[in-house]
Amino acid sequence: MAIAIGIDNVSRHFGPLRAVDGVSLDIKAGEFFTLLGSSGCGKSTLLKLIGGFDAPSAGRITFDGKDMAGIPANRRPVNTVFQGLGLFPHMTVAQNVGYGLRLRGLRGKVLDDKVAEALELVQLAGFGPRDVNLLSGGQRQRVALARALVMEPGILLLDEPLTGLDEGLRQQMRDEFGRLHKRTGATFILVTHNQDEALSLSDRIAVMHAGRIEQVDQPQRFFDQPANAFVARFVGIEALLRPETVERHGDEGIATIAGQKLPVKLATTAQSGSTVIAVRSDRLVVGDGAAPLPGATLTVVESVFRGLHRDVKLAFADGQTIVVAIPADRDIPAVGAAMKVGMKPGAAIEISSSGMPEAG
Ligand SMILES: Nc1ncnc2c1ncn2[C@@H]1O[C@H](COP(=O)(O)OP(=O)(O)OP(=O)(O)O)[C@@H](O)[C@H]1O
Repeated sequence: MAIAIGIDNVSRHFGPLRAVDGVSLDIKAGEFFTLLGSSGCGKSTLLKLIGGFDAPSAGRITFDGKDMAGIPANRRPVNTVFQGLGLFPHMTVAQNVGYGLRLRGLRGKVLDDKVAEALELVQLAGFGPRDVNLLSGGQRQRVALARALVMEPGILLLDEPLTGLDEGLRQQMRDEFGRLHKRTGATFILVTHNQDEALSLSDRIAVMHAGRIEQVDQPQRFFDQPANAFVARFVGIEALLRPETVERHGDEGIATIAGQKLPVKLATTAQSGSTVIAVRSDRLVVGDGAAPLPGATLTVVESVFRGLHRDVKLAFADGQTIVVAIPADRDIPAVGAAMKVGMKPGAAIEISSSGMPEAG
């Protein structure tokens, strides 16, 4: 039932603009796959190419090995939940959900049963006769989902389906996507700019930037081994330090930053061009636990109250900084004081500097 998708060197150009630029991806049958990137990176364009709403300028898209060129959206085994929903305002909930099945010729009890089942799946049992205009935002999202799911698609495309919902509803719907993915077994492709959504739901994520894919991996891998500075920043690793030198010994290394030597994990693939050191704040230790670990002694430059913790900014002698979170109930050293920061294994990772913002 679930379908595998092959994307082979696909591009979509609009005049001189390369909205999608030579993308290759293999999405497995039944996978929850996410295209993650900021506005304009080409993720919706790629989704439209998969759905058949648009055609590639070059390259090939296959479903279970079958070339989809020339096959229009309505003849692909795909359903889409778009931003802004597109529910029919003059129809009831049940009529909205049953619309596609009616087009397929279903009527009577078979139709009613399928609609009831889909509404139950999205926890809207009994809502069939209601006017869609009188539903809450989250209920409307669920109707849109039911309308897609009732068609039993092998592939479900979700284009920013949570945009515009408040935080509570986002959380609820996010849980719902995870549950529905397990229940239906379909291949889900989510497009989002929200990294939390991507990390919590996906089997794998492709981070896109300027029409290209920067990294495709399981969520955890973006933290263990981000491909480059762009990806590290995108997933929230903010401390990217420029080393003076990096000594290499197998996959371990020693980076020197402002005269201090830090243990670093080296990339498994050879790095060509310049590199930076990404520092994972979750693997830093301050206070009593720091002393036995390798690390650096830094100067406190700022301390910002964040409720349950303080973000303490610490500087190397050359002015480069990292931020550590310290529980609010602990003593915070004064600005100007020295502080030892211990590094657990994997705290510092050497990565390509591609996408590194200019110093300034
Ligand atoms: N039909 C079109 N004609 C011309 N340019 C287009 C067209 N569709 C998209 N673009 C351009 O292609 C680029 C990628 O757009 P796309 O909608 O795929 O980005 P996105 O990552 O989905 O962004 P958003 O999150 O804002 O929707 C953008 O610069 C956009 O302006």
